[in-house]
Amino acid sequence: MMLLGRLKSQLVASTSPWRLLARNYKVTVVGAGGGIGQPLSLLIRQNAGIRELALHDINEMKGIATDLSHISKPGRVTTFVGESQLEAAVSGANVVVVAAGMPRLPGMERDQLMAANGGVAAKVASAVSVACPGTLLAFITNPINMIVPTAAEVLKANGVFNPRRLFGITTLDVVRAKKFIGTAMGKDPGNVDITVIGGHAGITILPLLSTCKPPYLGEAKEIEKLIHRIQEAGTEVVKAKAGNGSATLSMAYAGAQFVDSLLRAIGGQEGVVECAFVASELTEAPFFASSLELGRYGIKRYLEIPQMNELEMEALAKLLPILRKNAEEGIDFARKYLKQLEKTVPTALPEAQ
Ligand SMILES: NC(=O)c1ccc[n+]([C@@H]2O[C@H](COP(=O)([O-])OP(=O)(O)OC[C@H]3O[C@@H](n4cnc5c(N)ncnc54)[C@H](O)[C@@H]3O)[C@@H](O)[C@H]2O)c1
Ligand SMILES: O=C(O)C[C@H](O)C(=O)O
Repeated sequence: MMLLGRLKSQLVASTSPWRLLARNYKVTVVGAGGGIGQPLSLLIRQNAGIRELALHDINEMKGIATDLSHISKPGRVTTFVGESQLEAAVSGANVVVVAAGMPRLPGMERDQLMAANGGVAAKVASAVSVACPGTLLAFITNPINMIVPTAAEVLKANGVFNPRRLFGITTLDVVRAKKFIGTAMGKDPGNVDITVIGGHAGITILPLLSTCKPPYLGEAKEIEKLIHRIQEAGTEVVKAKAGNGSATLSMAYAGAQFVDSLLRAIGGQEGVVECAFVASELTEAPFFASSLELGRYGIKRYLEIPQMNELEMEALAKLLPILRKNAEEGIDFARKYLKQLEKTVPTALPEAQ
């Protein structure tokens, strides 16, 4: 009887529409040779539904690709090196996840990475515009609060911007919130349900502890401490790594979870919800992290911000002007980048001699 039951459930699982669809994806990791890129690629490789895992970096990727290709999972691993191969890397991808760019050093704020990383985001957005405008494009690269507006502006300039397909990955803030709150409550972090809204830097990260399930019943001082720890957790890692970069392994874990959610939603699974930083009309900030229901074509539904307490409403009011300013800076960066491109690309061919 038990065997029959198991066979039946296996048959149902293997013939459900989601299982049939979920076997043919291409995922591209840009920055795949980095501290995040390598473990992220390893975790994404676990997904049996991937037909091609494309690894892109400015450095040679052959060794890493050969290594990953020996894992006993279906699908192939391909490599692409340098800007000239970026379009080929993203071409045909269902999901492009970007972990390319500089990490923080102790004493730095994320904003200070814009000068180094803004161009990376703009280049990826340009390549996606040309080679794969329908892909789901998800950035890990910091500063998220500016990088996503930059990418959006480049996609807009190329006439292919779809707000439902562009994401800044803030999953690590949720992962951390679950872990710290779960530990404080003596509960399995996996069973903690918490929404983190806003952005991805300092006080723009707003975990809504009042909406936590199961409820967190700590005193006001404990709540304040927990919120502060979640907001400063990135800096905690940067300090602990003492000059050797920022979070890589926990970010790879969080990034792989987000990519997996995107793929499950593309495959038709209902009710897939993740927090992410996206173009949004929920608040006065043009880009905002909130809970999103994912679907076949990206964001299916923007979930309402849950009912907040007074302290959370005050915190939200404080972070919105920062996000608006960050968005302006990101857009401004993109406009300057595009202007520079116009100058370097000849508008007319030189006349024949
Ligand atoms: N969103 C988040 O929650 C979160 C968490 C952790 C780190 N980050 C950010 O992720 C980024 C990467 O961090 P890391 O620790 O992996 O850095 P890293 O220096 O270890 O790796 C970066 C990789 O990007 C590659 N690269 C650089 N420019 C490139 C380009 N133009 N095209 C393709 N590849 C390029 C590098 O060669 C390197 O392999 C940083 O900006 C960091 O701040 C974000
Ligand atoms: O803190 C950083 O610079 C990296 C990342 O944004 C993080 O939150 O760990």
